[in-house]
Amino acid sequence: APTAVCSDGTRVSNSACCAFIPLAQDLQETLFMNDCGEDAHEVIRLTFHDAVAISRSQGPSAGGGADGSMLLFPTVEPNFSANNGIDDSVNNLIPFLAKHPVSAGDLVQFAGAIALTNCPGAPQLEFLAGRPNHTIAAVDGLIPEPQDDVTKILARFDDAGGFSPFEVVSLLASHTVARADKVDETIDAAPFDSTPFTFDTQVFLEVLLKGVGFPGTDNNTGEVASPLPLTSGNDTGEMRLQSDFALARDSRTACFWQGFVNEQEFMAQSFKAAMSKLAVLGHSRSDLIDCSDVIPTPKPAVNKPATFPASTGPKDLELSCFAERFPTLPVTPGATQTLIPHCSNGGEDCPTVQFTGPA
Ligand code: HEM
Ligand SMILES: [Ca+2]
Ligand SMILES: [Mn+2]
Repeated sequence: APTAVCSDGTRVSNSACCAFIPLAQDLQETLFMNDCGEDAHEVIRLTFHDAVAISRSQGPSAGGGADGSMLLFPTVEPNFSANNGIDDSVNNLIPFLAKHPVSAGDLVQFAGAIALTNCPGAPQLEFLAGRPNHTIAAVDGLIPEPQDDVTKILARFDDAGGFSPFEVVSLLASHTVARADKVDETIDAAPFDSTPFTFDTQVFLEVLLKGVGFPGTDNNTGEVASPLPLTSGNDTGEMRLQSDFALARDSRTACFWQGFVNEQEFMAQSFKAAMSKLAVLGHSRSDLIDCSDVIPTPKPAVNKPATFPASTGPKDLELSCFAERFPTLPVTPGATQTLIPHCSNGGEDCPTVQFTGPA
């Protein structure tokens, strides 16, 4: 039961949570604009790149995990090649540190949780507060890259925080609200599924489909052919990461991957559970204060089953999980691909993007 009343009258479980109420409002009004758009996506990616930079084998000198080091040392980690493009989110968040009395580590994870509330179908993440600002920059080499093989990816997640293969696949639900700017430098905001503004299970379906082409130039490092490469103007075709392709087909992860197709609630809750582990890497849960009550309820899931996009169908499935039967799903009629809109309002010029940078 709530025990503290903030100055605006809101009741929270602990007075340490009060600072996050105006922070949430400021993030929504000046950065995300209540949209699951580019700025929200970039901050969700940042929660991962900040947190995963920690190593059980290398010890504390390698990095402090979910500690905000990306914001505290903005000329170090953002320059690592695996962090290419992360400077957009880093530059977007740094000004909030001067305006709100919260630590950098708390800001990163809190902003990610707020960003997700704008994405229909996303879970209401746990949020624990109290990460200290006392930390070091992480070493290079700790962020998984799309050209890494499955063995290397699973080993890195295990070394970072003891994540299981199921938890790794759960975290990749994030790629349902994700687009690449740097994998192919000739195109901006190439989405990983046909619904990049919705936290649905389409990414788990679409990565299982046969690849037919590339949205921009062919065969960039870490990229393989996608099923929906059609590009026109700012409406960039779908991009497929080699790592997502491999995780969807590897015997260690394929059944977990397939198991999320059309399982909205299971996917969202599995992502939430894995994120609660990611968000506290480098900390003891017992040192932190549970401020989950300051995370708003996310936009509800769109009530639509996972659907084969136009031009695709069950014949295009490349299944390697044989332990479970693949669900029967609707097919969008039409032999030709439809464009994936660049903006959440369906247009090509997004009014919600507040800050400079790609897309
Ligand atoms: C095997 C692990 C992973 C690999 C190899 C990987 C790789 C990538 C790459 C290459 C991009 C495109 C970056 C760009 O070119 O702009 C990307 C985007 C993204 N990733 Fe991951 N990722 C992984 C796991 C995760 C996890 C665990 C999360 C969050 C929990 C995450 C969230 C995102 C988001 C939200 C974006 C989109 C950013 C945007 O739209 O601007 N990724 N990822
Ligand atoms: Ca999606
Ligand atoms: Mn982006």
